[in-house]
Amino acid sequence: MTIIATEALTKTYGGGVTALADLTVSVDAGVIGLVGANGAGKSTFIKIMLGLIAPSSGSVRVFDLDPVVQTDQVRARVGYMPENDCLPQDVSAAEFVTHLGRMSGLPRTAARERASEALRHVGLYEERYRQIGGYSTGMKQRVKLAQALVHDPDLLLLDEPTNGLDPAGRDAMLALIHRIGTEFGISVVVCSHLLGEVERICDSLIAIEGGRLLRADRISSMTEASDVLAVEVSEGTDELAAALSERGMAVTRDGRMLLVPLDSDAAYDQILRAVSDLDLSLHRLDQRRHRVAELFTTKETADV
Ligand SMILES: Nc1ncnc2c1ncn2[C@@H]1O[C@H](COP(=O)(O)OP(=O)(O)OP(=O)(O)O)[C@@H](O)[C@H]1O
Repeated sequence: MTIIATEALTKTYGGGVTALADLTVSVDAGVIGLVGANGAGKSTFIKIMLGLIAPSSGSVRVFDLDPVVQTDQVRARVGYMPENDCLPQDVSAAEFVTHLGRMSGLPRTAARERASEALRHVGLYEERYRQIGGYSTGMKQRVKLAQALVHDPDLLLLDEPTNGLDPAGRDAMLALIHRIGTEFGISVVVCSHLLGEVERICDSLIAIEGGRLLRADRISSMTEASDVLAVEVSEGTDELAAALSERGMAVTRDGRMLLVPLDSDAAYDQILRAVSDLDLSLHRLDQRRHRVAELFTTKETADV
């Protein structure tokens, strides 16, 4: 089921900054990573989906609704966790999340019950009556997540949910997001400049760079087998490279590995014969898989 669809979506801010350019994408339900370097246009995309800002041109539909004109209907079905710290310090998590439940239209008792439930889901049930000002960064991020869940949305838009967390806190937050996406049947868009972390928990990715779409696809399609064979022997890598070149193969070296184009079925046999002729011990011979990081030209996003 398509939950988000855009057509030539473009956003130019005052001052001439084009944050999104001609973005056409169709997103199915699931846990979706929205990845790109800082400034790629991720927050802008999220804000447009929520109807907080309007596109300059092109269109977007969320659950087949137009956020520009059907803003309330979209927000009733979407929960939003903003990137920045925006929590009041001197109220408890229970009060704050209940208040936001009320703001989204829930009656008083239902809002209180839903707030308790949302805080339980994020692991803050025991601490819910403490003032938010005394919470750790990880707990504050969880309060932001709980308020996004309070009105029982069908889609969560999470803007950099692991910001400011240490590695253990990041892992816990990612596990929680994955659980929400898989066990609660809520679709989740996780926005991050760290490819490595979203890649672990998402079914599909939307990769953007400089406001333009690089690729939107299932992760399994992005990492499918390439037409390159990777060969590794325990010793004799140079001799094997020379022997394969002599057989007319275009060998390149990547550390201890030799990479050989898989241009015919005979390539496997030729490599095995060369290894055996040289009496080497073969560690590895397999088809290399593409890496999602290959999509990006910016090191910041691809490396992490
Ligand atoms: N209100 C605004 N006015 C002018 N330019 C803006 C505004 N908001 C964002 N931009 C610019 O638009 C571009 C995209 O910004 P956006 O915040 O959408 O990117 P991002 O991928 O979410 O990055 P980050 O993770 O750093 O927030 C950037 O060049 C940014 O400086």
